[in-house]
Amino acid sequence: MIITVTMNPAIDKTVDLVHFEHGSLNRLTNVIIDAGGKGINVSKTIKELGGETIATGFIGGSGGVLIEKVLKEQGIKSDFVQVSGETRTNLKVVEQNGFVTELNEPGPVIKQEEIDLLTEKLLGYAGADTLFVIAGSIPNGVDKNIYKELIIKLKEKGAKVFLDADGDLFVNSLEAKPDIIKPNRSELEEYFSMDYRANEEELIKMGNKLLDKGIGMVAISLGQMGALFLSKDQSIRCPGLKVEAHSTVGAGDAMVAALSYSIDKGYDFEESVKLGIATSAGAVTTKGTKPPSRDLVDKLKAQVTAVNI
Ligand SMILES: Nc1ncnc2c1ncn2[C@@H]1O[C@H](COP(=O)(O)OP(=O)(O)O)[C@@H](O)[C@H]1O
Ligand SMILES: O=P(O)(O)OC[C@H]1O[C@](O)(COP(=O)(O)O)[C@@H](O)[C@@H]1O
Repeated sequence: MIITVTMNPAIDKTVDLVHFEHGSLNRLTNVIIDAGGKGINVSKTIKELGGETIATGFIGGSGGVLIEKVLKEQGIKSDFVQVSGETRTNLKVVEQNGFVTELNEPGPVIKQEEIDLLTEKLLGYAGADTLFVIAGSIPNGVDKNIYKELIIKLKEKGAKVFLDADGDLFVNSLEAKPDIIKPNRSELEEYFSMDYRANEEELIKMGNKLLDKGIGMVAISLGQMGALFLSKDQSIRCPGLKVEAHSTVGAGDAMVAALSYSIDKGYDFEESVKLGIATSAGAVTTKGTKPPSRDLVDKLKAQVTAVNI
């Protein structure tokens, strides 16, 4: 069973305009609203791939009501802790030239009793056949060690954990040895304090250092360049697929979803990474954070090249 954990969900508001004029009046040409936040996007994509998840985390206010409604309509199970604050709205500004500017709100203040309720809920699901996807930022008032503490507790119960986080959350959580992580290029460069663009050899070296820390698989996503997938037994480079991009927002979540789905299904390493590349490339072709259709993913998967490195 896959349980996604989104501590800071969001209504994703994707707006299109011709060109963003800083400090001026900007007229929008289109607006799309999605139920979002990293774990929620993972749940939406797994559903589209044909899998099952339970989406969990904190939700509150009218944004929370909308997210629960959308998930229900899409046939996605959810089990959120209702909080007294308001779920945030994140603005994604998409320009005609393909540039995307993201304005993500911090999220509501979460009380200690709400954190305790979520922890209890998650531990209730944890077992040898459970994969937890813990993804995204944390709202105000939540300690930056929360993911680390949670991962330790979930792993004690035999569960596997896929972590997708950045900054201090990422750094702290590594101490708990999550089973899989998906840093993108800049997250990895930041972690290793590199002040220039790392080449492939350096990225692989950095990834291998993370494997040495006890992490089972490191997927390094490189935007349109594709991704590197490293494990102790096998490492693969997949160039990115050429697709018509509408919004890159949610591409990382789509990769996390495909890898989680593959692990749950017991696919081998090569099959898993090919699905990861195809699903994330497919996500780029959709507007807002809509997942790609399974049909499109299957077509794209046939185009993926996987090179052992
Ligand atoms: N423009 C693009 N064309 C094709 N595939 C893309 C493009 N942007 C992203 N992807 C796919 O999505 C994956 C995740 O994107 P990336 O931007 O690295 O993640 P994140 O959103 O987490 O920063 C990439 O590894 C790649 O497979
Ligand atoms: O929790 P964070 O880091 O603010 O990120 C939340 C945002 O990330 C997204 O999940 C998209 O993430 P990716 O582009 O990395 O896949 C949006 O839906 C959401 O608004």
